[in-house]
Amino acid sequence: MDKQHQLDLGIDKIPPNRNVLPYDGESIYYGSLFASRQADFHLNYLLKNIIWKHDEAIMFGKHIITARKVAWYGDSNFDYTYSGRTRTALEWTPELLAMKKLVEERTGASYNSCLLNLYADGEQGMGWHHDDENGLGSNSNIASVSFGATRRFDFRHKKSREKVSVVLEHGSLLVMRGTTQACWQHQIPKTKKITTPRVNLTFRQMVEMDRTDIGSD
Ligand SMILES: O=C(O)CCC(=O)C(=O)O
Ligand SMILES: [Fe+2]
Repeated sequence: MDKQHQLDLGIDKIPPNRNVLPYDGESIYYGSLFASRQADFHLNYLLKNIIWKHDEAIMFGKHIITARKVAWYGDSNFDYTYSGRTRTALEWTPELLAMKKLVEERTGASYNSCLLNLYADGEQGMGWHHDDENGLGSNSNIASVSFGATRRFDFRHKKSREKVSVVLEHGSLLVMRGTTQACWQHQIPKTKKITTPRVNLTFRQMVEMDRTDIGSD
């Protein structure tokens, strides 16, 4: 990425293998996992072969359909409650399994599911949230792999409101662990400057749920 593009995104590039958070959590930016041609190959594979669907959610009592598309893959028979809806995972494709293995080798953690997001362009983003839905254990470890357009990823501390940002590059890995979800929120801000798609994979270790824990809708 050239200097002007970094400036457009509003932050300096974070050096790889560094904790992005100043306190109360560990979010390690590993930089590129893949050479750029390999990353291009993965982006095209994911755009063409993942079963992308608009996400449905209940927010403030209203049924909404998100602009971005999502998909959820995992070990079979997993149900996941997210934004008030229960979904069942699709079974891993060989390519996703290979990527999971690579990420596990790099992070030393293991994952049994992956939530994928497709942002068609900069007009699509994700608002402030933390990931500790039912089923995700406390002190969760989430490995986030990005392909396509470079986007800014912001953290905001829940109490101090301090903000820190990292630029997520094509083929890069960010791992959120420790007390990150408990103490910080994160978002992908919208921007009119980006006109190309980005795919993000978040590998997670879901805790097996008791069916009685699952909401009725
Ligand atoms: O697209 C991203 O990098 C963030 C995705 C995210 O926060 C989520 O799926 O919970
Ligand atoms: Fe998230």
